[in-house]
Amino acid sequence: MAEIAIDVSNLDVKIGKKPILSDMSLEIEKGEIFGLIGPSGAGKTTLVKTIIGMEKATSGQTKVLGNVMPNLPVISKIGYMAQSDALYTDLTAKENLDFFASLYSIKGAAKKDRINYATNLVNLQTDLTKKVNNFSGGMKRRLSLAISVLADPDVLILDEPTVGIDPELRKTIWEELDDLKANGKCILVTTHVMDEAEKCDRLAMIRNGKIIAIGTPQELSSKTSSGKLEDAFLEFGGKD
Ligand SMILES: Nc1ncnc2c1ncn2[C@@H]1O[C@H](COP(=O)(O)OP(=O)(O)OP(=O)(O)O)[C@@H](O)[C@H]1O
Repeated sequence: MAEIAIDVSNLDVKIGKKPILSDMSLEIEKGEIFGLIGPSGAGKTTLVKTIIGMEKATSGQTKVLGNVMPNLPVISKIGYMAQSDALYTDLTAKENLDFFASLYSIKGAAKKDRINYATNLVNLQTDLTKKVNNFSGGMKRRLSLAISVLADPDVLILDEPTVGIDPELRKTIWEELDDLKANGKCILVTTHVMDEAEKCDRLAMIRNGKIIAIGTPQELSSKTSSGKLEDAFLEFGGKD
């Protein structure tokens, strides 16, 4: 069996007194693309933040690469693309990439290589010298994605990575995620979009802070009466 990269066990998260996640458990392997799919407010971002240690578990725990989170040394092995772009808008795209490369202690020839790789991945070569405050929403998403892969992380966590990105580039990005997976990376993606969910090796469907189903897209769709993944939510979890 492949090694487990992300391990969530019996996780409960409350923010204030409000229960946000309840009794969530899942294991994600190295060399796997795992999708979290669910309606807005279901708890996908909170789960992702708890996995990396930005949100505190009320009970239960999350482990990344065998370490209970939060764990500072492990953070450097995680590439995280948040839902809202954390970019320096007064700087150019290149200056942002340089800054984050320095933060990850990537230097010299390696820095040049990684910046080239990341820029090509998201097709931003011709926009590198533009200031980020002149970027469209989709361009900012692409730059955030480039930053998340800069340090060649073992675990890549992408919160709605392709929102605002055109279908052609979206396809390229998914091909690259497949390559990264083939190289043993663990990739966790949140999405609202069913056609992206179908590209994941396995999915967890989340509703009201609970996992209502886990399986391959084929397993989940074959359990619906229509054979369509998009009907799985209603059939497995009922209405809110
Ligand atoms: N800091 C916070 N304080 C209070 N409630 C919060 C906080 N963060 C999240 N929540 C609540 O937790 C629930 C889950 O939110 P979360 O952002 O995890 O959902 P999501 O599935 O990622 O949604 P979306 O797809 O819209 O990003 C929501 O009801 C939200 O209002």
